Amino acid sequence: MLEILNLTVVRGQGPGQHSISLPALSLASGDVWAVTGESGCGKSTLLEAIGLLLKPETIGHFELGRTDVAALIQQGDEPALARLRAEKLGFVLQQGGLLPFLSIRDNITLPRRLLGLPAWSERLAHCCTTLRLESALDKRPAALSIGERQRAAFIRAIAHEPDLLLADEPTAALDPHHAYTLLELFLALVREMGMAALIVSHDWPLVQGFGLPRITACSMPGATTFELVG
Ligand SMILES: Nc1ncnc2c1ncn2[C@@H]1O[C@H](COP(=O)(O)OP(=O)(O)OP(=O)(O)O)[C@@H](O)[C@H]1O
Repeated sequence: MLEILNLTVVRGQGPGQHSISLPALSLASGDVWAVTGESGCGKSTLLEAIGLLLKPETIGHFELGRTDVAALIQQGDEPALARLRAEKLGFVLQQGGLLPFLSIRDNITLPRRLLGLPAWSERLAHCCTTLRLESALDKRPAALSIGERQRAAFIRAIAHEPDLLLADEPTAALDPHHAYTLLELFLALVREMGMAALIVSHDWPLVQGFGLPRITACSMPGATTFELVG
């Protein structure tokens, strides 16, 4: 589903420049990897580059589904990249990123409506039941607990049934018990829906508790290489 070779991203300029590289990554349906490393090493940057939000400096091979993403990047085909991002990728942001003026129902159906899909689906109803969110659907984000908001942000990210879920610290604001419960539910749904996922986490005991394989940072001043630790 996802094949990447020799991805390099450069952040900043001059002496503050930081280069981030990923020599190889191959994900199949149902694969979930944790991305770990010290603060500032480039985890979010890596996710942004894989999420087609940031143009890589170099790319050897980048295939998502059957699409040659590297060719689209080299051609600068922004409309095709935007379509791919909307259809094939789902994002869970650190702060949730729910729109405050929409109800939770409208927030989570937004990606489907933007793609011209029916707003509601049986799968979406099942996700809301699994993540115990039915009673929150008609509320605005401000009326929810942080945990409820994070669950809603997760459902919004998978509402359009993307191939690849990219989650940046999805449990950061939760206590260990709620973080564990939420990640357990995330993993069950990701695998049930046949997606692949990359989850950035600082929480090593949590990652270890689920036995997730890791993409981990090997850092030197100004340069990080991400390595796969099965
Ligand atoms: N928009 C930007 N412009 C220039 N440099 C940036 C930008 N965003 C991040 N950086 C730099 O890129 C490097 C990697 O940052 P990034 O946010 O990817 O790290 P991280 O591992 O996700 O950090 P954290 O765990 O603290 O969130 C850092 O040196 C950071 O200062």
